[in-house]
Amino acid sequence: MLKAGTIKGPIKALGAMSGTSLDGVDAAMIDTDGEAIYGFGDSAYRTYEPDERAILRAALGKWPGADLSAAQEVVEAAHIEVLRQFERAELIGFHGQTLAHDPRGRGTHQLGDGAVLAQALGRPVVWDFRSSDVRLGGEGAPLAPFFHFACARWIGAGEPLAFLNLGGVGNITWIDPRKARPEDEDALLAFDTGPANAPLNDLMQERLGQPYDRDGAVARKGQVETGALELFLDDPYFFRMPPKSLDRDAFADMIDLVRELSDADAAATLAGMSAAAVMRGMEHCPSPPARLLVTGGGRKNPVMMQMLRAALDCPVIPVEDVGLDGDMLEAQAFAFLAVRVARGLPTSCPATTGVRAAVGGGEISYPE
Ligand SMILES: Nc1ncnc2c1ncn2[C@@H]1O[C@H](COP(=O)(O)OP(=O)(O)OP(=O)(O)O)[C@@H](O)[C@H]1O
Ligand SMILES: CC(=O)N[C@H]1[C@@H]2OC[C@@H](O2)[C@@H](O)[C@@H]1O[C@H](C)C(=O)O
Repeated sequence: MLKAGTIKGPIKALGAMSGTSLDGVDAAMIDTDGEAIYGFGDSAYRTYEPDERAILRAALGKWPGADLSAAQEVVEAAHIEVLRQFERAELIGFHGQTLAHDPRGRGTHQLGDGAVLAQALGRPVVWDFRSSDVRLGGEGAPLAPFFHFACARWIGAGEPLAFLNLGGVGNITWIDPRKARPEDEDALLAFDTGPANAPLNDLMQERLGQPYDRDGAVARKGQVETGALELFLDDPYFFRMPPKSLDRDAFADMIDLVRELSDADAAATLAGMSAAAVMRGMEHCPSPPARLLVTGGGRKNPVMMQMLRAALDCPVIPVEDVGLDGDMLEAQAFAFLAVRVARGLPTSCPATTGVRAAVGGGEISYPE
């Protein structure tokens, strides 16, 4: 069995992510030493069934101490089911399900016990990636940036570029790939841009009983209501300097701004708000990125992508165009970060989470 501190070269790491959209668990393998990517491996997805999703939804916003046993059982069982099939994995990175995130109140909570997974899967599991960053004064998020830096090297980027993840929440990573290490000064800048798909999903569920606006079918028939958009952009979050991060439901009230609009106009306006939040975020980049590589489910919404292209000066392209997998990038990120933790390397730094100094988050549990 692999032991932390004994990793000499690339290993086969497995990562799992259960994102803020509560749609399911992504799992992916990657060959890495935690610094460079040597290759990508198999991946799998395990959707949450409607009854499981309802249990998770009811647990959102809760902190340890609340009765979360049913939700914890759902998260752990779904992960064990999907991760079990990866027989060649040597180390597992387990993000867990974020239930609550309030770093300024100095707390973040990802549900799921890595020790339970280690025992069930017979492999060391790295987990609780965010707590130590928050304890040391950081935002605890986003954490994918150190992996984005390795991706920029993997694709051979020679000038600054940016990754944009459009999940429930949006987050951006600006990268200078000419720097040696992600923790080096001016190598990275990262932060959550604002809401991405979560408000649009909530609107679709509330009005049409659908989980999301598939291919932007509803939004494409509507018009952005500029008054609502301006009110949204007045939110103090957009005036805060990065690094900064968001809870999934931090902008839950924005749905009130579109309450009087038709379904199509409301959907178009919420998509427009997500794109405008990215535009505001781009203004913080240290230099204009040569391209914006988009990952996460929002890249499949042509309306959101079109709005981004209209708002930004640089090419906006899905990560598939550079050979990456936008459905699995976050799972791969936590595989990569797990190896960093096992090697004692940092996983965040002042420019990614605002933590005081570069820090390695994460706890390692071994099977008994
Ligand atoms: N074909 C599609 N058309 C429109 N939207 C889509 C499509 N496919 C996925 N999405 C959107 O992407 C969302 C899922 O994105 P993703 O899996 O990146 O989120 P997540 O990982 O749960 O979130 P986060 O990154 O915030 O943790 C869906 O809930 C939906 O809103
Ligand atoms: C607290 C938390 O789970 N945050 C997530 C969420 O989803 C997107 C955005 O908000 C980002 O900050 C983060 O996830 C990605 C994977 C990250 O840590 O980079």
